[in-house]
Amino acid sequence: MTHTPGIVITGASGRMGQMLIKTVLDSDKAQLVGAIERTGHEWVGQDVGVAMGGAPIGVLVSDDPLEAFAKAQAVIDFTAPKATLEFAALAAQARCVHVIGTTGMSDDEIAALEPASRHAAIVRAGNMSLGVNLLVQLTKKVAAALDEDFDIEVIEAHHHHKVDAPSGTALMLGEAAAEGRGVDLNDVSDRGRDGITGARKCGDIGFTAIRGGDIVGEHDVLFAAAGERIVLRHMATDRAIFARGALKAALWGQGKAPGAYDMLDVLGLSEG
Ligand SMILES: NC(=O)c1ccc[n+]([C@@H]2O[C@H](COP(=O)([O-])OP(=O)(O)OC[C@H]3O[C@@H](n4cnc5c(N)ncnc54)[C@H](O)[C@@H]3O)[C@@H](O)[C@H]2O)c1
Ligand SMILES: O=C(O)C1=N[C@H](C(=O)O)CCC1
Repeated sequence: MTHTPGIVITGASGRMGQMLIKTVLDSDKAQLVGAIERTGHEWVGQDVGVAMGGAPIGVLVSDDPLEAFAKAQAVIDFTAPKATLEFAALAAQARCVHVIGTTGMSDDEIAALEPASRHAAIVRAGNMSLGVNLLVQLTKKVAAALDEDFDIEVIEAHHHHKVDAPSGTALMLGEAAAEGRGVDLNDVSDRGRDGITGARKCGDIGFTAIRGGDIVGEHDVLFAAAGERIVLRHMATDRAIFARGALKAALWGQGKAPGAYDMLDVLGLSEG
């Protein structure tokens, strides 16, 4: 008999929460065993299928994560940094694989995940799509091949509801470019130009964030030199790509040793 892992989706009513619920329900490799929302949210207590405008599926939306996690093998979490930190401790307690798609986490918040990763596998990535994770590796390679005559700029565009900038993906791409160049992103990152900024500093990696309408997510890595430009581009047109990646991560994590992993591990794209 094959074991089908039980999955809990946090932030059930969110843009990604609903996409993740559909993805798990459509899969024959996993089963939805829980859906979590904030205390006081109108979905709490409702059948999640009905809350999403469809037929009942027998899973009630709850505001008690520990009770839900105790019945599951994985938690897929696309919520907000504070909530994700709380869920990490509870998922570790329940020995669930914790797949984190939440972006906008500070360095301190990311470091605070470490105790949980000693008890359970955590897979965290600012972008769970295959295309972006390939672009990360391409960015690293191109940056390694070019010298500082090529200015590197990361340009991203997202819908007008997005609350964090630069996007998690833009930061992954900036990290990859910095790694390719053999520098620390913290030393060369140029964010939020405004006013008399002075000329561009050689070696900097710049970030620009566009917000508008219903843009799902677009990322360019621009390498600009005298007389030529290279642009590496990813365009997401459907949030399903992130949900499919997250479910893949939840399944990949089953039986893995406790620790901190990313989508490069899941997709087998890690080098060395
Ligand atoms: N890694 C990726 O591939 C990827 C892809 C898309 C979005 N994201 C990220 O996922 C996050 C969510 O994006 P979204 O567009 O779905 O946002 P959203 O605002 O539509 O959804 C967030 C949901 O989380 C819920 N939530 C917040 N705090 C909670 C708590 N304490 N307990 C339970 N639920 C809580 C909210 O009520 C809301 O339903 C963002 O950080 C976004 O950047 C990541
Ligand atoms: O819609 C969002 O929010 C997205 N967030 C991720 C990011 O910050 O890069 C991935 C793309 C969509």
